[in-house]
Amino acid sequence: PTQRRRLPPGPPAVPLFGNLLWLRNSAADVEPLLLGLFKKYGPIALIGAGVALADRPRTATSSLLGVTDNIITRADYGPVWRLLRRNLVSETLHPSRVRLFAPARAWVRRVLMEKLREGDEPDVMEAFQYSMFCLLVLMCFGERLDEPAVRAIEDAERAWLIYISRNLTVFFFLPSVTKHLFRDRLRVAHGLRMRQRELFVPLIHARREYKKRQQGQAVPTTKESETTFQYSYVDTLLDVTIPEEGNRPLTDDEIVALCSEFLNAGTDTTSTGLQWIMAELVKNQAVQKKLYDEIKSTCGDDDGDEDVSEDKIEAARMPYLKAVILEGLRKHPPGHFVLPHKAAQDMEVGGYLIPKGTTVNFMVAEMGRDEGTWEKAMEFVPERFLEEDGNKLAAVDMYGTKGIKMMPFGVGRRICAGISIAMLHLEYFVANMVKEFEWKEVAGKEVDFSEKREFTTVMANPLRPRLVPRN
Ligand code: HEM
Repeated sequence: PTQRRRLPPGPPAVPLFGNLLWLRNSAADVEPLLLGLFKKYGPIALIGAGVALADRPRTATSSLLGVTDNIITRADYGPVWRLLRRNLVSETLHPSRVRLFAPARAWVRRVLMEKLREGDEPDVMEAFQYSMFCLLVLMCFGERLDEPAVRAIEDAERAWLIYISRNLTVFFFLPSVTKHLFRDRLRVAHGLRMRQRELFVPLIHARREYKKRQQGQAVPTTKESETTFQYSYVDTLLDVTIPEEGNRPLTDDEIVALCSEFLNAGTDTTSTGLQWIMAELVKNQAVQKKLYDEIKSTCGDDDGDEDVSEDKIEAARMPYLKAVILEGLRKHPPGHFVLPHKAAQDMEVGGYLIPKGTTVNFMVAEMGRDEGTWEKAMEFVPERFLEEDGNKLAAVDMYGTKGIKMMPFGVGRRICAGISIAMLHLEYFVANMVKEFEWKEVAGKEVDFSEKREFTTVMANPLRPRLVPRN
């Protein structure tokens, strides 16, 4: 019967066409092609497939570069993935742990505000990216590093990401041949990986020593500085052992790869989200005013404390803030696709056969902008997420359990592992930036919603607003 089921609609010879396209172009060029297919052949929806779609496709690049697949984003659905994901979600990103990082967020808020005060029309995207790196580096390594050290890590991560997304897709196609043809690319990529190792391994070792001291072991002590945090992601990774492999601990290479994943997953996504949301607030002054009114009424007009503290941004107290963030993620999801999924077995969706091993993706941006689902989809209307009386957040299902209208974080077993902290970061920094400044459009530098695909989909013409301090 399998043979008789139809493959999903699409042009003939897509696999080869796809491969040739990867060979010639970078991943960024493929989106218009997929969008064309989507419009012509309708949504090839793959919802509710559960476990069958929880694997990730393998590419030759990890083995060619000698990097591990033992990271959350790349591991197949199985015990190692479960172990690493549970470690991140319940050891580092559990609400009780997230609370411990509140002083880190307050510090980064100050760093961000300082950057935003530089110059008349600051490069806000640059400020967002740097601030998110400060925060994630601190959470990852438990150390408040100075600007040059954070910049070095940021540069190394960006160089690696940009290089692999632009130059390594050639190895998807006949790797045994292309690895010879494109030797130089492998050499450069290897060098970039070594640079990450060089930066991360000393920080990981420092943490190992710190933990030993904490546990009271006799190791020569240096004075603990004020910049050292009592908790970090690396601490949890140092405790992980893999039962399937004789309870061995993670290797330094695996920890480096997991740290790199942590930094990449949580920085660009969030700073891109911040940029789109602030651009909408610049363009839609009435929304900005309404949000500022909510902030004022929650924090009080003459609140000496200039910070919108975290207990104030709960949905019950600031529903409009949450609605603004959701509307931003609907209209401008930082990733227009999820990470690639793989069909673990032949499956049938909507009468079509998806053969085992097929790479499957989802049109995240298209879903959020679908005129059939969303009224005035291309307008920025946070009110659509509020109940009729406008005072309460309507039930919003980001996990896709009751149907999927938008999925900026994906859905199902591979849903973003950082969804709750990502929402907290967006809410906390947007609220504080609106409390601190009035965000205004500058003549000649009007907000332009054109998109450009980098690691995430960013503004082709970065936001350059004028920031007027509120007090
Ligand atoms: C606005 C910010 C963020 C957005 C829009 C976002 C979005 C996504 C998306 C679309 C996926 C892929 C889901 C799939 O393949 O089906 C993903 C996966 C993931 N995200 Fe996020 N993310 C954000 C922030 C974060 C943060 C802050 C962290 C951690 C610190 C994080 C950690 C992860 C991890 C580990 C995965 C892989 C999950 C797996 O394969 O099991 N993300 N994210």
